[in-house]
Amino acid sequence: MEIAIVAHDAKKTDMLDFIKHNREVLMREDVNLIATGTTGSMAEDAGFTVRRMLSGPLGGDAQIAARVGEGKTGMVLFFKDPLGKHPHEPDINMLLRICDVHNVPLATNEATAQMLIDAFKHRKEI
Ligand SMILES: O=C(CO)COP(=O)(O)O
Repeated sequence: MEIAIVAHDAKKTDMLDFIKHNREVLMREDVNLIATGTTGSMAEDAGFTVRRMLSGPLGGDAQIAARVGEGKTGMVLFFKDPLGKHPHEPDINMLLRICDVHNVPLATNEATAQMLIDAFKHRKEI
C-alpha cells in the first residue's frame, strides 16, 4: 500500500518519532511511503525510502490529493498543526476532502495515525 506522510512544521518532530516508532511496518516491502517535500527529507534522513512530492506550500498536498483521487495512495497520515495559519489552506482542505470523496483512511493526528497503522499491521487479506 502507498502511505502518505505529511507534517506541518510544529508537528515534524512528532512525525519523526512516529515513523521511527513504526519503522518495522513502514519499511515493509508492501509499503511505499510518499511525503510532502520537507517531511520526506526528514524521513529520508532517518533512513526511510520515500517518494518526495513538492513541499506543502508549493503544491505537495495537492499532488498527494491527486494520487488519492487516482487510487494510488491508500492511506494518509497528516500531522496537522491546528494552531497555525497556513498559506496553502485550500490545498490542505482539498487533500482532506479528496480522502473523504474516495473513502481513503485519513488520520489528522498522531493518536488516529497509530490506530490506522495498528489496524494495517493486523489486517488480514480478503
Ligand atoms: O505544509 C505541509 C502540509 O500542508 C507539509 O509540507 P512539508 O512537508 O514540505 O513541510
